[in-house]
Amino acid sequence: MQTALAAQGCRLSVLGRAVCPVLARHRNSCIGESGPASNFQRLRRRQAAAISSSRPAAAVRVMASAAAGSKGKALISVSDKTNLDTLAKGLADMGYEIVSTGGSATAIEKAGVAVKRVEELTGFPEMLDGRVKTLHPGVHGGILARRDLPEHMAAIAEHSITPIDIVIVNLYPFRQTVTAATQPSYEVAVENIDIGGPAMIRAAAKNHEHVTVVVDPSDYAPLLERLGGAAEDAAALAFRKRCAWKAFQHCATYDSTVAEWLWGAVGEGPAPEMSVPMKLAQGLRYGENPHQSAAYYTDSSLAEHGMGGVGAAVQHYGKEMSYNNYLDADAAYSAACDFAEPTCVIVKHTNPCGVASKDDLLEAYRLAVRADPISAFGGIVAFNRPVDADMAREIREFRSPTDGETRMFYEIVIAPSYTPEGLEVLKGKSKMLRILEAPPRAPSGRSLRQVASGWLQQEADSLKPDAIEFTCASEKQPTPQQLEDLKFAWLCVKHVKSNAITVAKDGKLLGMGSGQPNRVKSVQIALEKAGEEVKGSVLASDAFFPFTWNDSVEIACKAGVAAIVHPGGSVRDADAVECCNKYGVVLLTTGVRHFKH
Ligand SMILES: NC(=O)c1ncn([C@@H]2O[C@H](COP(=O)(O)O)[C@@H](O)[C@H]2O)c1NC=O
Repeated sequence: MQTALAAQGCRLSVLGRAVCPVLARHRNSCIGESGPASNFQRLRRRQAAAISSSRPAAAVRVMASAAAGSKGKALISVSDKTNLDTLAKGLADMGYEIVSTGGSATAIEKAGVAVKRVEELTGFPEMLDGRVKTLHPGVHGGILARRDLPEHMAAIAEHSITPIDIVIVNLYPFRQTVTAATQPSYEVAVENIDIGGPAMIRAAAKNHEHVTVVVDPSDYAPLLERLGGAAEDAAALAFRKRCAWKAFQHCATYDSTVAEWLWGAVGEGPAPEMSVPMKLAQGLRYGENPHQSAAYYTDSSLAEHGMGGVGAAVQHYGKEMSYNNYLDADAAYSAACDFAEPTCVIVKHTNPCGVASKDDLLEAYRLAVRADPISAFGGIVAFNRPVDADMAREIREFRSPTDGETRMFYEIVIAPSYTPEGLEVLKGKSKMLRILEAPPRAPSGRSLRQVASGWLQQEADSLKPDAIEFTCASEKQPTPQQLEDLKFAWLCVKHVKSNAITVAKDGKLLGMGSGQPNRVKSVQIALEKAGEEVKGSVLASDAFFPFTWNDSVEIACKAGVAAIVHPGGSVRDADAVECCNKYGVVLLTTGVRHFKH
């Protein structure tokens, strides 16, 4: 190595490192002959002098003079330059010396604040296209040295390294890069993996006893306030500890994003290990019941992958969302977004009790409420089209079809948008009504559910009737209208808890049976809800019928159902066909099951 370098005209420096004239020229051209370049050269001379001296005291003097007159040193290296000017001014006004990397230093200079380039600490230019800027003992020694250990302080002093008291870093925007509409190449994504930033964040977080680390521009104001407050006390240490916690979490989220992207690029099947980046959106008053504490977290990977839905909703009005509100609103909006036609879905306890699809959204709403007004009272109303003033007035004034007098009460209305007038009218309904605006929920995506000691992961059930083959198993063929109704009932049943049965007609849910541990009970409940309207209706079952005679299929046929759809696949499928033929009922199979547990 030495010989090869010598052949290129290199010599060994006093620090024992090879100094190449080519590199030296490069440094000068990068940094310039004056200003930072001469500082850089002076520093190297001081470092050399300190190291060649056998007396540590000399080095201590060098270190002290580097920090003379300053309250301490702050290192700033940020990709997101939001409020950087305010931060830098604030720190400088308090007497902190600021050291910074390329783009951050330029921005700070532009704000009229004195700043040193990090090269002055490292004695090296930024290199390898920015892959190496701060990865150097001049930086990491300054961050990691324990101020309470004289041997640590002597060790850094010996190498002319000065302590760094504040580290302000935020990382290359990896997630934004890989989720951008214009997909970056693999190489561009890799270059956006930050290495030096996390190294500094982790170092500063580890040494929180002495160093403050800030990774989020929203923490600049609290930082300046803290620094302007009392000198070292318990509150100051608590602040640094909290910053350290946030810093480690920031790195963990960052790394999980990189790992997930990399698995997506090279892995097959379920990732052998994964972490979910969750961000606290709000603490909730309580969970499913008042004695259970609860909180709501957003999953940044889902939100930024454009999953939309409740997690990405804006609340325009009403009381704070509760735990159950989130669950029910998600069920209602996920169902509504599954329909192509203008649709209203009303949900109670995560099950749709009213669904209607019509060209006119107003009519869809009226029909959805009428499907089961008793259950709709206190429910969640979801639309897959914008809510205008007429719709808002209808929601506000609608009387319960049960007694014709009581105004309907709802917990939540959720829609993709509202006209300004629609929103104002709806706000007049009740202070209790939560009004949510949410981007449509994407039909696919990852779903995670917790079980004791583990998590279940699956792909969301994104199959819609258009992608399913409906095969007629009976002698009687469906009319075009019946086929439409069967597809509608099929889409409804997908959103009902198993064992799920839906009865529908003319784009309107007439009855549903949900969550029963046996299918025949769900059939009976759905038929009972449909009442007289069952004659000529259609029935959908989320899974095959295990029994027919005196059971699900025959009961439905006898009640007057005109057409039935189920996945098929039972050993007794032939019974269902025979029964439908006997009663002159249409029977379709799909080969697709829609269990929902
Ligand atoms: N390579 C390094 O030594 C290094 N040190 C700091 N960074 C990152 O560089 C960014 C700031 O760069 P600039 O100040 O040039 O805009 C920050 O996001 C910081 O996390 C680095 N970049 C990547 O690893």
